Amino acid sequence: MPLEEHVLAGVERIAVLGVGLIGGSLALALRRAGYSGRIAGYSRRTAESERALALGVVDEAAATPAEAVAGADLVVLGVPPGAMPALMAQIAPTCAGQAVVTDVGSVKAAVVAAGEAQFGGRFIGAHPIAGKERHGVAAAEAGLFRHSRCVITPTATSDPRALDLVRALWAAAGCEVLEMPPAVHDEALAVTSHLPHLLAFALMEQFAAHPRSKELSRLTGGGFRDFSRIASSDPALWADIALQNREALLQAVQIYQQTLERFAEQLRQGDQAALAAGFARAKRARDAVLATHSCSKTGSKHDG
Ligand SMILES: NC(=O)C1=CN([C@@H]2O[C@H](COP(=O)(O)OP(=O)(O)OC[C@H]3O[C@@H](n4cnc5c(N)ncnc54)[C@H](O)[C@@H]3O)[C@@H](O)[C@H]2O)C=CC1
Ligand SMILES: O=C(O)C(=O)Cc1ccc(O)cc1
Repeated sequence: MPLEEHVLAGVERIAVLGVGLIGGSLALALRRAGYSGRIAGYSRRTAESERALALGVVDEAAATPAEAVAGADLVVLGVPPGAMPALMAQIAPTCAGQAVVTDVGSVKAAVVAAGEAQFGGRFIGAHPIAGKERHGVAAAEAGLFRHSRCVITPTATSDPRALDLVRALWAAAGCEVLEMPPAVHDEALAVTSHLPHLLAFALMEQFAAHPRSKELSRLTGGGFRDFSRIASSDPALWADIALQNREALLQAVQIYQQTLERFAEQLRQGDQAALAAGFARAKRARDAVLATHSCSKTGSKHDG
């Protein structure tokens, strides 16, 4: 559908607060989709805001969050999940009464609760399941969300107009839009995203502590590279994500520990048949994931 006939056509000004990898990529994706309104950006550091302006990611670099949201029809929060509540409180007095507010955070329950407390049904949580291990506006790409999914997490409080707008926003960015309650999202993403990141960090912690880690670096292949890529992600952001989804992540870690212990016991016993059977179940599960959707997109495209 051409963007002028689209529900986004009524949106004259979008404010992106936190113009980093995801906020910046969304701004670029909207431009590429034909959005012709104004995009105002705010980033915590002035140099970052100016960079977003210089790169053409935003039309104006606001000096404060309040300046960015003044007159905005749609406000997108692109900061780490733990930073959202304070930012919401900061913009609430200047955010127009009809403005729709949304976010891109990797964890939803706490953010949605804070958003609804501040903006009522005008707040709709969203999470594009697409990204990469780099951060900052310089890494932003217009095509980052294409052929990806975005989960939006409406609740009984959600305003249908706000929901339509946020659906349209992510469809325009190139995503298939899925809907589920915030807690269901968090439980799922603990397994599909937060646990894998934790494991990659754990692997590299172990590697770094190895007495011959320098020498080992020369002995790594593609498997090591694939497994460890996401340990290059922003440590502060991931500590925040892990803590924001603490309960669900702890549950996933516990189950993983049981699986590891099972494999360890089979190793101790020298039980080749049991090990091969477990590995075969794992391989079938991964083959099935690859067959149902393009989960390898980030890994192959952005590796390196
Ligand atoms: N990195 C990824 O691949 C993905 C990240 N996300 C979510 O997107 C959000 C942003 O992540 P990225 O774009 O990767 O990070 P980024 O570091 O590229 O951008 C974050 C932005 O937030 C600002 N910021 C950081 N801490 C802040 C604070 N305490 N107060 C105010 N502003 C602050 C930064 O200045 C920057 O403008 C996070 O909520 C993350 O969970 C969602 C999908 C994928
Ligand atoms: O780099 C990768 O492969 C990712 O997994 C990116 C990513 C990071 C955080 C999210 O909430 C969603 C996607």
